[in-house]
Amino acid sequence: MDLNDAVLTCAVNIQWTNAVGITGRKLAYKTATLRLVRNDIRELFVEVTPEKLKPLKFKLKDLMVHKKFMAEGKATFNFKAENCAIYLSNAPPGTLMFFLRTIFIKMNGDGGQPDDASMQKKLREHLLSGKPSSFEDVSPVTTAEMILARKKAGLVPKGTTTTPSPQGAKKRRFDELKDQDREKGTVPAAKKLYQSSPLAGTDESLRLNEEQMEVLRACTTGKNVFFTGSAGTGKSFLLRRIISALPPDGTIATASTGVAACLIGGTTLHAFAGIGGGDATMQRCLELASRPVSAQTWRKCKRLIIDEISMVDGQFFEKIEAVARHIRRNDRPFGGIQLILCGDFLQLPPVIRGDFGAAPNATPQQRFCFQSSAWETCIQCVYELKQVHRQSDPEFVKILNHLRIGHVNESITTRLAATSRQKIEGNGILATQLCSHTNDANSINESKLENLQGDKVLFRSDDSDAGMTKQLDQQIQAPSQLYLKVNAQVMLLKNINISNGLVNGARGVVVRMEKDLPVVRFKNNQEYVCKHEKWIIKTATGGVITRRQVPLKLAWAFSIHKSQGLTLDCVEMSLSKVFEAGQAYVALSRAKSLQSVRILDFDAKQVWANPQVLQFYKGFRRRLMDTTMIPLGPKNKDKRPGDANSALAKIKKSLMNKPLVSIS
Ligand SMILES: Nc1ncnc2c1ncn2[C@@H]1O[C@H](COP(=O)(O)OP(=O)(O)OP(=O)(O)O)[C@@H](O)[C@H]1O
Ligand SMILES: [Mg+2]
Repeated sequence: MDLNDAVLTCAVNIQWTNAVGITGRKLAYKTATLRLVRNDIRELFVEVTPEKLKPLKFKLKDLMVHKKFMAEGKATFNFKAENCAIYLSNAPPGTLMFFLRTIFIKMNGDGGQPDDASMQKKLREHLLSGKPSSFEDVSPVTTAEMILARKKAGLVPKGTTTTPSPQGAKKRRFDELKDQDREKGTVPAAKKLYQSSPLAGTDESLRLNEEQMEVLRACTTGKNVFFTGSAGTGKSFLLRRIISALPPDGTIATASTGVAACLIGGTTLHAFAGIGGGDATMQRCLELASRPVSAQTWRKCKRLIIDEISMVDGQFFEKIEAVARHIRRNDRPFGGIQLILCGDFLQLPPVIRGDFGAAPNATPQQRFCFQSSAWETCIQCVYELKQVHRQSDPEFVKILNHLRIGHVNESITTRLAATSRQKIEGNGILATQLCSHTNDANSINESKLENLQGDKVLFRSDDSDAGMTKQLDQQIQAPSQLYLKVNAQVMLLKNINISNGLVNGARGVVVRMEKDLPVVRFKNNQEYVCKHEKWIIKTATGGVITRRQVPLKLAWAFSIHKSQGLTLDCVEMSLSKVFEAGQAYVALSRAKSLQSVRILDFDAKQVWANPQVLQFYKGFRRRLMDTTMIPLGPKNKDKRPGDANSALAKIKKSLMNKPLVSIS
């Protein structure tokens, strides 16, 4: 983990039983901190410190750990010798996983528990010294400890060199390995601790960089945070880490679109808010949100996370802020809920709806969240991530940074126009066409599938709640009914094996069916039999619904709106019909490199940034300089770059020259 792996804060219940299993003493703490410590003779202990109380210590011996519900922030430690059990709940899932992993490594890796003989010797020396017993935190996990622990769990091929302590190795044992999985003879628990994350799509082998860490720290200290950054700077990746570092009770992860919500394992903001589309009058919205289920959700919420904030309508944001204060009977901004918002306002804006129920003759206006008065009262800290991770080619990153602010010069035009001739297909995999309109994308996929020879095979999803299929279809990319044929162009929807390139977004082609499952060959020539995978989404009320389906989606074409947030392997686009500021930038920034993209008809006119957003980002930087908030209003009308607007040109220039910096 990126914070201290040997410390965990959560709810703790401790229970002792007598020899015949009758429950005796019980202790319950809403919040306690667990640390992993060693005594003078290097024995390992878990120290439990309840708030404002003295610590209790439990020796890590004859320990059994149940961690089946680790992803929900729960685990149990059974100390057999002491007839004692510690029940952990409401633990940040990521932190819990790393805490358990640290215990496992420390007990199995180099420098673990001493064996009997050496312990007796150390104990004797300690007693003779006459010093009082002292405890210290365990040292951070070392690579050697990790390799040894992995080896003992059978995860490292024999022959890998380490420098294990021979005595320690004899006795060290982690009974956690005996948990249910092992008893069933399936995957050993230790393997799970290493191989899978409780967090969908997260690759915990990747470490947060310093700028991401800073945001994580602010979020875990309860601040109201907005962080932004260009496409591919790891905003959603960081958000998943933030979610895993927060207690699950009261943490609601949402996004403005279903696809984006799925990427962070959350729900849509609209589903959570309980005020429909938010088009009704304020009074009606308050009534809608006061219905029992909705009101309870609002009352339970302590931390609200919103990804792709650029697509949240400003009026909607203002309404939910008022709803939160009203339902929670709390006058603080958002009724005292901690806000963690992330997105890039230079990507897609809120979708304009023609129907504004409250005011029949009103012209629909595109209002960003940052233009609402609620924004200014709520946001305490703003950050900008600057390191781009999706693309590694500096030339492409530079071009994208220019496009982001609607700046296109001759050399950019020449370079992008040149991609129209390049061959990006390979291995039978065709480029995915990014369309500006969803209907175009759907009809391309349908007709291409029809035109293929052979029979269609239907893969039906297995949903935990059949009544929720429609909602699952909106939120999860894997459809309830997936028709495939051999030679169908597909995209992988899960991270299967990151080192083999079988990652979310990888493009492939169905080469055959094997035992009723599609076999896909990917661009890197890897073949994979697509087994059913599971998606979990949270409902607005905190419940869980799941879908099992093969992790594929037809990929001849996608709409640009549906592609926001994704990383794509091999894309072709015609931008002649783009209709939104930032739309061309979103399309292009899905690609990992200039070599994997083809723009059929590039024209500088297709690229523009919303002047109001540019103004906002300028104020964002000025705020850093003045350390005061600059009020921003919807003063500028949307203008395309073709307009000779010198004020706008100046803003763009200043944004290009001085990248925004994080402030708190
Ligand atoms: N610290 C990191 N180290 C390595 N890779 C990273 C890191 N942070 C993010 N990435 C990778 O960068 C890619 C882009 O990340 P992500 O989708 O989170 O970006 P984003 O800022 O949300 O982009 P968008 O604005 O398009 O939604 C992902 O493949 C992710 O795994
Ligand atoms: Mg994202």
